[in-house]
Amino acid sequence: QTQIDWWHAMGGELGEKTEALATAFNATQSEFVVVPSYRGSYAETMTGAIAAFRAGEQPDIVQVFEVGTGTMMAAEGAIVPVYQLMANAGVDFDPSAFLPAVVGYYTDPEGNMLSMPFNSSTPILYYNRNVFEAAGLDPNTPPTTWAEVEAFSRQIVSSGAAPCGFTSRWVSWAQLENFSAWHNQQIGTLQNGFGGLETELTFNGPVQVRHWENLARWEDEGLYRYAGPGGGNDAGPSFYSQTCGIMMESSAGRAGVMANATDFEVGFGMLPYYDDVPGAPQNSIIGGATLWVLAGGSEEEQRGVAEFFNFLSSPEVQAQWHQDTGYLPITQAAYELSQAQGYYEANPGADTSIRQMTLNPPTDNSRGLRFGNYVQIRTVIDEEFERLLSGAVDAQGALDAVVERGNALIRDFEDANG
Ligand SMILES: O=P(O)(O)OC[C@H](O)CO
Repeated sequence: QTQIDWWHAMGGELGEKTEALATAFNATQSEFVVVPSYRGSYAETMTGAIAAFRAGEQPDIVQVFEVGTGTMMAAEGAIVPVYQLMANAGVDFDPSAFLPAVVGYYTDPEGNMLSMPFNSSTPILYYNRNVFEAAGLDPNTPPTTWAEVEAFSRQIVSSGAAPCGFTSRWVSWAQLENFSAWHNQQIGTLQNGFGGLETELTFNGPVQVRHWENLARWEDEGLYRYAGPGGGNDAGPSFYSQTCGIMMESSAGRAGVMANATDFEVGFGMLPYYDDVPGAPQNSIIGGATLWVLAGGSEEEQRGVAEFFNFLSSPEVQAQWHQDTGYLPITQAAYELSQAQGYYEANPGADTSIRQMTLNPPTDNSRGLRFGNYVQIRTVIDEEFERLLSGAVDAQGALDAVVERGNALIRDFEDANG
């Protein structure tokens, strides 16, 4: 048997579902055995795989979050583009089978798919219907605007229904990147970096500044609970324990919510917006991750990887994965199969992610983002957000610093790869 090593970043419930996919594939044939290995957070998994490549000990497949795409694309000798892998292995591969938002994110300017779409998500809003009821709010009505998030949170806290109004995972992803797209505000020049390496960040405009100013104020007033840097791992537990009545989190938070929010009813809504910003709400952008193939594997291994990818993108496997986790159904066929199976009727709110992501045709501001060194820039976003919360800097100062420090990292990347 040929062994295929797969490094992934899926912990908890998502980890269990991920490992089950490898087991299922292994049971379909006897030529290859996929060995999944959990390597920590997305950032840790990516950094670990790059270090392993330098030492000649890389896995065949590594799961990389969407913001690592710019860096992986530039690592030419280190990766095998998926379209090439599939062609070499003689496996049929049609990029147009994937949802347009997914294709657009992971193809090169010629339309070639570079990594294998696997787990795409978008952030949505979860709320505790019991807490809403206890606070005298309508449990059938999630907040739709930030003014409502503030008012509802105030009512949740002042009524004693819960000690905190809302929390959010991923400040970077949800409260800056998606926030910008959802309000049709630019993240960076050259179509948010899709147009070339010589791009610059611009997400320190008045709309983003206003939002960060509000977040700091709401945190001060006890309406908003900061959930920590990176993924913001405290958000889930704060929501499950009914400490916070509202949570903004990946659509794939669904798996954790279903498993852990067992004492109360959960409602779903779209991300809130400022209703006086023209163009809002626009559309949210995808996150999650794709599977990159690292160079150096034997021909046999690469054939096994191609077979495994083919298995992963089959309508049945994709539809099941989507329904089990909350990740988007990334192919048209998986979406249609889920519809035909009656999944959305049986699970109200489960289509929130899809409706939100496709609410309007994307603009240059809302297609996604692609910058070199963006994993490092995410750390800068967290650092500056924490400086804002500590009162060391105001919102304009924090976002100006993100842009200045981020642009320096983008210039370093351009110098090294341009
Ligand atoms: O939690 P995920 O897998 O939906 O990913 C969230 C962000 O996109 C990570 O960059």
